[in-house]
Amino acid sequence: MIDYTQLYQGLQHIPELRSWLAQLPQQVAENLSPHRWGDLPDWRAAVEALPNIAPSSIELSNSVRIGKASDASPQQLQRLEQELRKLHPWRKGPWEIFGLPIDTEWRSDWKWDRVLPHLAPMENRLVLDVGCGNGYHCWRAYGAGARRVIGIDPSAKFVAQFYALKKYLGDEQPVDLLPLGIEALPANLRAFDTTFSMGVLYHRRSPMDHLRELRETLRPGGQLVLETLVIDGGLGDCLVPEGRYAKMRNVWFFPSCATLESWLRKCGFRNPRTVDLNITSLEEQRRTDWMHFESLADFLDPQSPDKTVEGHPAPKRAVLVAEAP
Ligand SMILES: Nc1ncnc2c1ncn2[C@@H]1O[C@H](C[S@+](CC[C@H]([NH3+])C(=O)[O-])CC(=O)[O-])[C@@H](O)[C@H]1O
Repeated sequence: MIDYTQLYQGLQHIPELRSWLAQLPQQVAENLSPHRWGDLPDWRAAVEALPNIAPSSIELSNSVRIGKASDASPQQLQRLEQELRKLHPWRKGPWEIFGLPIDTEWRSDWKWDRVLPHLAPMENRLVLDVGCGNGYHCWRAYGAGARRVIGIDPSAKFVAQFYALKKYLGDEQPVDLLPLGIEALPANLRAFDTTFSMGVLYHRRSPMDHLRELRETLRPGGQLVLETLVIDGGLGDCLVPEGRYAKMRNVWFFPSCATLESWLRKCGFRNPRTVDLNITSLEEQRRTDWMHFESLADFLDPQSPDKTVEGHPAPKRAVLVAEAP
């Protein structure tokens, strides 16, 4: 069930976030409405039809694993798989649930492994994950010790995937996904100890506004973790594709790392630094049994896989960290 009662209760105890409660239920209702998402009733029905199974264990530290096959009957396992498949496409993961592997399009665990060594210790932190997809990294942040994690993502299907899994990960856990874009956050919250923005910046038409909005989510000294597509080059270099990039619409700015660091400084962040650079491999992003649509192999030029089908440099992703003033 998609139920925010516990989150709203929890927010009462966070002074910086309490005032948000005045608008939040209304925002959630507007964004989780069947007028906006015609298939939402089907997704809700799938979540509600999931069998009740109590997991014997939960693993969140090295991977996300819920229980084991012997926790459930064969009929329950069949029902579980049938309902989860109704929430296709499964992009972020992987998940293992009662022995059933959900082999997602992305190895999001590999991204987490690249990011984790550069995070300020997660213990007891209040974490925001902007554009969190189905919330895979929210659970990993919680597994690393965060006290509460709030993910936001405007896609209602990802919200349904999140609450399908939360049913087994524990309804009482202080990890939630709100069906909101970053533009729905109140200005100047100054609340979070760590804010993630991973895979979002190149979708924003105004990157400076995005960076400023991210800064406003953080308490003074809080850490921004920014992951985005970059190009090779020096200060000032930036690709703005006129058409699509790797078949993606709605793409805007692909800066070099030096350019992005300077944007962060301009937006008031302290000590921005590039801590990881990675060319996305065909093993990290691929079509699977749980994601039947096109994936990276279809987005690259078959003659020269260092280029996208449009002739742009193939996806290279950087992780930058910086502190809020
Ligand atoms: N205005 C917006 N505000 C917030 N989120 C948005 C907005 N617009 C789109 N999104 C969401 O941003 C996510 C981008 S994916 C990154 C997922 C995860 N972070 C990852 O790092 O794997 C991209 C990728 O696959 O890398 C999608 O889930 C969108 O719905």
